[in-house]
Amino acid sequence: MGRALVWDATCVDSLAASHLPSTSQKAAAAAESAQMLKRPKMFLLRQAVSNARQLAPSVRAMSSKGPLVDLTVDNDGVAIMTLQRPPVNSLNLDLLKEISKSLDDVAKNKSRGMILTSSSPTVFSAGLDIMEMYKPDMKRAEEFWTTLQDVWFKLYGSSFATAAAINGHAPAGGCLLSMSCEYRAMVGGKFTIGLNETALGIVAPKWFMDTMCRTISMRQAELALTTAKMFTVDEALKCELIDEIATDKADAINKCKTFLKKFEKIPPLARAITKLKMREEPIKNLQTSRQADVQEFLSFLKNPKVQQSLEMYIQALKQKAAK
Ligand SMILES: CCCCC/C=C\C/C=C\C/C=C/C(=O)SCCNC(=O)CCNC(=O)[C@H](O)C(C)(C)COP(=O)(O)OP(=O)(O)OC[C@H]1O[C@@H](n2cnc3c(N)ncnc32)[C@H](O)[C@@H]1OP(=O)(O)O
Repeated sequence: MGRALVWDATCVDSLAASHLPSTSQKAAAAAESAQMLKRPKMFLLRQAVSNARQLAPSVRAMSSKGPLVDLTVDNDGVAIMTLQRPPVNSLNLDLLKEISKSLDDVAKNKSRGMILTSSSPTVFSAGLDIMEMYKPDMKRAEEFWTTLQDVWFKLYGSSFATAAAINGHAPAGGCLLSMSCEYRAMVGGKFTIGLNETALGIVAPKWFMDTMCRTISMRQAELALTTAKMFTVDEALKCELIDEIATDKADAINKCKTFLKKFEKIPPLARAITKLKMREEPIKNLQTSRQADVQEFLSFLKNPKVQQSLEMYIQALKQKAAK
């Protein structure tokens, strides 16, 4: 049986004025940037082909059990991705790699949607593992940041529907993961959520900020980012950082399932393209500035003042934990 092929070739003029700054820094930079810019287009094309093949998705059994991420599909065809890196699901390179792979698995499986949650009873995710940033090996730090970018591209730009069942604290990178989903149900109680980077003496990258500005109002986001605000669950609901308060994890998952059910009668291609178009701008922005973003992160880590702030923050965390 023959298969249709679609060719989409791009020839870049690496000496064009717009490419010169990057080409002079790095070989093949112009080609890399062209490739990045083509990704949203190719994504839509892949989606269109995949949906044309099967309008009624058949959900394959999927159960991937890495040590750090548990991925299962329930009877309704919803993938449940559970982060399980004790004690606080801090996002180190290994956990990010597993999340990235699990997101690929969900995409391949054509699940009805995905719910992101945690195996900890009190922490959804403590955000980036600070030890990856403190006195880092630069090669590893580069891989760490690139993998974090990959995870964000795959989660924020996923064609499948996503929801977060936030069953505990969600600072910084934990908040980012949940905001990258389309819907958030958070367990009520003493938990907090927010982008608190400035409290650590670091600056949330632009794409973290963009993700927040597309979740809560620009005014609230600016105040929250500059003051390192950690929202209580009630405050988070009030400013729409979360969509619902749940009584416990099971309730949070049920609320996420109810959200995902809304898409049962919506043609999947129309839904996916609409989502991607709504999210296109921040995705394109990071695609075009991806290398610069990595370099900015690495130079940030080399800054002695940043290292000093991280050291003090780690000491404070350890003192608190020891009490
Ligand atoms: C313009 C230029 C831009 C370029 C970009 C440059 C820089 C930006 C870079 C990065 C952005 C950063 C994003 C982040 O995500 S930074 C991480 C922020 N996270 C936090 O601040 C959370 C800190 N943790 C807590 O507040 C609490 O632990 C908790 C999550 C509320 C849970 O509290 P609980 O009481 O349950 O646990 P403990 O506090 O006792 O912690 C147990 C244990 O875990 C260690 N730990 C906690 N959090 C982290 C972490 N994020 N990374 C590593 N380790 C962590 C803690 O120290 C304890 O360890 P111990 O060995 O003492 O048991």
